[in-house]
Amino acid sequence: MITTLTPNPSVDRAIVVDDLRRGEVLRASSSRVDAGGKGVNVSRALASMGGETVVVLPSGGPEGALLETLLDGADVPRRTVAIDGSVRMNISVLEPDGTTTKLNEPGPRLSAADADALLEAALEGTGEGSWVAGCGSLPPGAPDDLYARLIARARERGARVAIDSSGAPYVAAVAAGPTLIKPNREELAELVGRELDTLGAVIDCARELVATGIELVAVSLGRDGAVLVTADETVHARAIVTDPVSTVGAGDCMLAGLLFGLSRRDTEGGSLADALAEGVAWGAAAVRLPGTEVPKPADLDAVPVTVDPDPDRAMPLDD
Ligand SMILES: Nc1ncnc2c1ncn2[C@@H]1O[C@H](COP(=O)(O)OP(=O)(O)O)[C@@H](O)[C@H]1O
Ligand SMILES: O=P(O)(O)OC[C@H]1O[C@](O)(COP(=O)(O)O)[C@@H](O)[C@@H]1O
Repeated sequence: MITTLTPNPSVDRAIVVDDLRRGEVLRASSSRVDAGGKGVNVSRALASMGGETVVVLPSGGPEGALLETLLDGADVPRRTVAIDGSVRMNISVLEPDGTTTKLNEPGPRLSAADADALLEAALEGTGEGSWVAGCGSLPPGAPDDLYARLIARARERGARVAIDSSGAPYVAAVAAGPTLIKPNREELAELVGRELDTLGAVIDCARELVATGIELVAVSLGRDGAVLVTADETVHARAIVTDPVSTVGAGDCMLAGLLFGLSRRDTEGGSLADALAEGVAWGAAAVRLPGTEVPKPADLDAVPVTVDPDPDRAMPLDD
């Protein structure tokens, strides 16, 4: 079972325009709405692929009701904490060349009781061998140590914790020693406070974090795929996508595929490279879909993944 916690979920509206120009009236050629928020997307991808998952989230207001309707429509099991404020709406503006501009709202204020209730709901049913994934930004009012507390409490139960966040909550979570983190390159650079221009620099940095006690450091690298570093192994995988449509949620789908692959490894065996390849395949498939749509099993066929552990290459990698 993979439980995801999204303290700051969203309704994602993706708007397609020919050319984004500031200060002008632009006519959209199309738009769509998806359930959003990083853990919500991880659970949506898992549910779409037949994985066992439950999403934990706060919900309130008209956007909260819409979010719950969207989750019901996708058969994603959920545990919600009712809040006074309204779930946020995040906007992505997509241009034909694949450029994506994201406008993320801060989200509704959470009380201390809301944050505690989310934590309890995320821990419900977790135990030896299960995964809990704490994902995304924290809304106003949520304490910066929310994910760090999740890690400590889950560890007492023998559960494994994956974290994908940003800013101060991410720093606090990393210091608390989660089982797995999945920063993208910019988030990793922010965590360690230096530029990361080559695959080798990313890998060195991931190894430093592994040395602090994080078992698995997965770094997503956009079109350059992803690396997965443990104390004993370093693997790199990527899939070439020639027709990207929307990168929104690709990192979440990549994390979902990786957790799916790692869980399958628990029961059926297999290599870390297989688990990473699963993640990269899900991420690459997501990029070929509109808005924050998550892939289905049939979408994976179109994106062959290569495993290529060559640390000395500059990024972006040559094709
Ligand atoms: N342009 C692309 N071509 C192929 N795969 C991509 C592309 N962009 C993203 N991906 C896939 O999605 C994953 C996550 O993308 P990334 O942009 O690194 O994450 P995030 O959304 O967290 O910033 C990558 O590891 C890769 O598998
Ligand atoms: O919690 P944050 O960091 O504001 O991000 C939330 C947004 O990120 C998403 O999970 C998409 O992820 P990416 O931005 O990594 O593509 C959206 O569904 C959501 O609107």
